[in-house]
Amino acid sequence: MAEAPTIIYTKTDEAPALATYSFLPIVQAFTKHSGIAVETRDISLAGRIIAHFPEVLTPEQRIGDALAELGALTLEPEANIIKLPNISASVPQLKAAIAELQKKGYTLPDYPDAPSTDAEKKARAAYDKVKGSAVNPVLREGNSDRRAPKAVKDYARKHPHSMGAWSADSQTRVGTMGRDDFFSNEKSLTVSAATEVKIEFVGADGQATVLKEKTPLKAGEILDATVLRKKALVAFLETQIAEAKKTGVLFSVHLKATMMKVSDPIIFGHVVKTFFKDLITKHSAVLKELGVDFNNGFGDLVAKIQNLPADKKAAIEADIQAVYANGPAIAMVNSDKGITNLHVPSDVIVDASMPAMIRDSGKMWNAKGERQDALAVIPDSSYAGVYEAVIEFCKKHGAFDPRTMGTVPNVGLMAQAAEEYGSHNKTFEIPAAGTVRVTDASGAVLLEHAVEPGDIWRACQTKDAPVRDWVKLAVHRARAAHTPAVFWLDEKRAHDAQIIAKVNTYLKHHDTGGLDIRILAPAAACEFTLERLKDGQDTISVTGNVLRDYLTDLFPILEVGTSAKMLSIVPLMNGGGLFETGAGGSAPKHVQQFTEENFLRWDSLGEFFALAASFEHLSETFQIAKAKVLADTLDEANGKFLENDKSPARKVGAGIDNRGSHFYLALYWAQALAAQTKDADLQRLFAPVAEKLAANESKIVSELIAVQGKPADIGGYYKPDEAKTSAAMRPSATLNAILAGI
Ligand SMILES: NC(=O)C1=CN([C@@H]2O[C@H](COP(=O)(O)OP(=O)(O)OC[C@H]3O[C@@H](n4cnc5c(N)ncnc54)[C@H](OP(=O)(O)O)[C@@H]3O)[C@@H](O)[C@H]2O)C=CC1
Ligand SMILES: O=C(O)CCC(=O)C(=O)O
Ligand SMILES: [Mg+2]
Repeated sequence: MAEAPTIIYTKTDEAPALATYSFLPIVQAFTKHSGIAVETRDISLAGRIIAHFPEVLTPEQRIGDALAELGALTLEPEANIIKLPNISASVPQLKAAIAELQKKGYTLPDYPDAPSTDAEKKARAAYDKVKGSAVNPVLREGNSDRRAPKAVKDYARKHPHSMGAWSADSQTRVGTMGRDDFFSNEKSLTVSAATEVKIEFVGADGQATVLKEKTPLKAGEILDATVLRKKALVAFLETQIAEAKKTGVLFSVHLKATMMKVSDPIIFGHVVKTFFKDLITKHSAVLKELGVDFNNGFGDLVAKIQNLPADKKAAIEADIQAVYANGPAIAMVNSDKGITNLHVPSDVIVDASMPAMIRDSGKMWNAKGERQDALAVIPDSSYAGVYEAVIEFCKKHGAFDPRTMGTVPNVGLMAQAAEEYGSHNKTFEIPAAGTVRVTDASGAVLLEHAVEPGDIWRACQTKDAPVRDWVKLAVHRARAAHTPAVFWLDEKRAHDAQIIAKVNTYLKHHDTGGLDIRILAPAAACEFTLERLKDGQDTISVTGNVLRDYLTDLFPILEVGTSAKMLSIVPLMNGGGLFETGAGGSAPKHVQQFTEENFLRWDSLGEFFALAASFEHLSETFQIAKAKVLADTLDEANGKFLENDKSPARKVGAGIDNRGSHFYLALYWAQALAAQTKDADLQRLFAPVAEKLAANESKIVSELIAVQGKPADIGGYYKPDEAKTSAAMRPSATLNAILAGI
């Protein structure tokens, strides 16, 4: 056990990191007399980059590898980590972060696109560890329990967020391959004893090349392999682009290039290359010379042609306009700036993008800045059917009504890099025709696929202990919430069939008497859940890792307007607690709004709930009564916060922003501490604090609002300046003085 009970509050990126500058001083002031330490660890993108290059940095610049440290901590029973969302960097983001750090005097190597020297290869390997979803998989030593707290549901029922109406003649739909994709080519098995497998590519000439030398498997581990065919993908994309044009809807593509950091950028690249095929063919020599990599999005071309001689650049730009004129209209990320859905692989991320579209009448933004029906292309068909089901449901029944709809909590299999989300080190773009095979220690072939050049082959692992734990968590949640639980598993899918066998076995380890537990294939599970949802009934979704991710944005966004308000708990398998905040991301748009008009619309409710759960857990782990009091009073404050509707406004001029919301949380928390009688010290300590906060309410709020409306300088994006950001995020001298006095 650690010396003192400690909560680790992670320092991350973008909007949640900005919010931390304002909220953490409040938390530290409120806990400092309770014997509870609240420490930070920097797992921001910039921090992770810096941690990987000690040898090129000055001693003052160096920082330790906080992510590795926290990864190790998750295995300890005393772990108590509050994990805010962080950037999962695409290559363009990674390069931008490196450039910013270099400007700030960090002599980091450039990101090598095509590493050839040893030094470049080493730098690339280090950067690859930082790229994509590099944080969550390291910390997730447990499965996921995400749900909307009752107070949040009550709030949404009383103050429903706006929901775009759906009409039966909406042209919006999902396009998916359905064949020759990861779903249809999957093979899966469970190993009975521990072994070690090798992944090899065998060329047409019989020559074997090792793709991955060693992958240890534990007894009972599930191993699957599958392949998505490039030829079929490109043919599919061509028909989708033609379809979008023919039916007059926006062409859009929805992938997870961050979490699926090897496969999905390649797929994204094919979408870009297919959409701009004529342009690319015509200018192939120049583009090759410029080193344009379409896996980094169409934006890579836009950036790289900037340095061309004016006439050459203009010729390419004219041809770009020709593609836009001749092709289907394309969904925009920012129509004012001309940024399309195909510019950056991390701009449109399926878990958030599809629900946002569904909440908005099934429409996306076109180049004129108007909303329009869209063809949502989700190439692999493993999970596309879920969105299809929701869209069809909305066409038939209209939009959901937040005032009356039920709720869909999720119990997600996630621990130990389960399933697809752990596959990036076993994913390969195949160079030539041949076979990919997986052999065990004895040389026996476990799985194999015939492959062609450009095919994307991958293997996934799912360990047994996480599956057991997940089934236990599902039964526990179904019992605690008196709610039916549906395992979203498809017996016709190879991997799911293996999981279903385990689920059936492990369910027998528990008392399931009186519980309604079912197993349904995803689309059917979705329809079952949607029917109930519409009628105000709750249904727990028990899913694998990908659907965990997708559904915990989808249902919260429909039910309560945003996944920011979710309680997101990861009971670590060794007894610790990881408390993720919300279920969404780092909201890059919010930072832009903040620097332009000093207004942060980030809602920290997810942090508030995570903190209460963290105190609760701390009180149980260390048997500290004060932690329990802090948890209960914070819960109360959270309730009052919702009741009084103190979340940030969305727009400048409309009221308090994130900082104002933190003030109100502090006020209600202090009042609850002053009112409770379980701990006399805390009561004495907080009675005057509550009084001062209440007495200065209008002064503090006006100080916080006064700064709004002008640009804010935080001295950086990926590594903002500490002093500047702190000053920007704590503009109320009155509030600061009261906190300092605690
Ligand atoms: N756990 C993690 O670490 C996660 C990290 N990410 C990362 O975040 C980045 C951005 O991802 P993206 O897919 O755009 O998703 P985000 O969730 O960051 O953003 C989508 C939209 O959701 C809304 N939103 C999200 N959180 C909040 C909040 N707390 N308060 C108010 N609104 C909120 C905002 O919409 P609006 O204001 O328009 O209503 C926002 O523009 C990527 O790097 C991604 O990998 C994504 C998911 C989880
Ligand atoms: O780690 C990431 O990149 C995103 C995680 C995510 O979207 C989620 O867990 O909901
Ligand atoms: Mg997600």
